Amino acid sequence: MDPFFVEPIARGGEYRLLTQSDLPIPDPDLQFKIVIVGDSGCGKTSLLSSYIRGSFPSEYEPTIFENHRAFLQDSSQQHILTVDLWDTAGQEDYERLRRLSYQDSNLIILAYSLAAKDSLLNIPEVWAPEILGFCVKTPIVLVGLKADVSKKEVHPEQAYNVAKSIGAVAHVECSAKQMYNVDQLFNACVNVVYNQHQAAAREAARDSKRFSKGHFRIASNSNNLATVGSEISKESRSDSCCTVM
Ligand SMILES: Nc1nc2c(ncn2[C@@H]2O[C@H](COP(=O)(O)OP(=O)(O)OP(=O)(O)O)[C@@H](O)[C@H]2O)c(=O)[nH]1
Repeated sequence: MDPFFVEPIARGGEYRLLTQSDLPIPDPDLQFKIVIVGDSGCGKTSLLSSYIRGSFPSEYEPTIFENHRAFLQDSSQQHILTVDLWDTAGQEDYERLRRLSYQDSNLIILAYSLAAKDSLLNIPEVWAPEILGFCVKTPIVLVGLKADVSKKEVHPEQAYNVAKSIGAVAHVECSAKQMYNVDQLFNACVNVVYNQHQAAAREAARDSKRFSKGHFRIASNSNNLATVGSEISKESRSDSCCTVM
């Protein structure tokens, strides 16, 4: 069983992390929010640190809440994406604070540790229900962290079954410590949000063409036209984002 699988929505280009010094102007409509959640100590902060800073933190400090903004250039060098990466606390004490992080997220990275079987069991037991309570349509990427450990407690097949059961669009095993599959994981995540954005833009263009030709989907009288238009823009937003009330 290959521990790395990606659905077609997670395939596409590769992205290069830009530093402030080589930063051209980002595309204003390509702004995304990715939130990482999972058991305390499974390695979420270390993963973000290896990706953004290229360094593995030497000490464990429980996260309360942290944000990182990354600017990414696609391989065709046509676009600069702004990606906000939200690190959350896995500890139960911070449950209420963590729940606020889900607002407007475009993708959730759901993490477990390959060195702790319980952290995988908690995916369908704890984390998927919590996420589904706030973000019904937000895509999920499952990631197995600490792939470098010699004594793994999770078999790839178990992780694959969990990924399928929660409808994850990809499953990737990574090691933040050895920088193994870290870029590949984020490429898959960014492909998901970028592909969804492009599909929503194409849909909006098709809708506006239909409107301009006088083909109305819900109503044809001018009184209802404003309602129809605003419903469409709401729909395309909710396709990939979640709202916390
Ligand atoms: N061997 C190994 N250890 C890791 C790896 N990533 C993280 N760790 C260790 O796991 C411990 C927890 O890492 P964190 O990244 O702080 O975990 P977290 O999920 O952010 O934890 P919370 O902030 O409590 O939610 C630390 O001691 C890290 O050094 C990895 O890729 N390999």
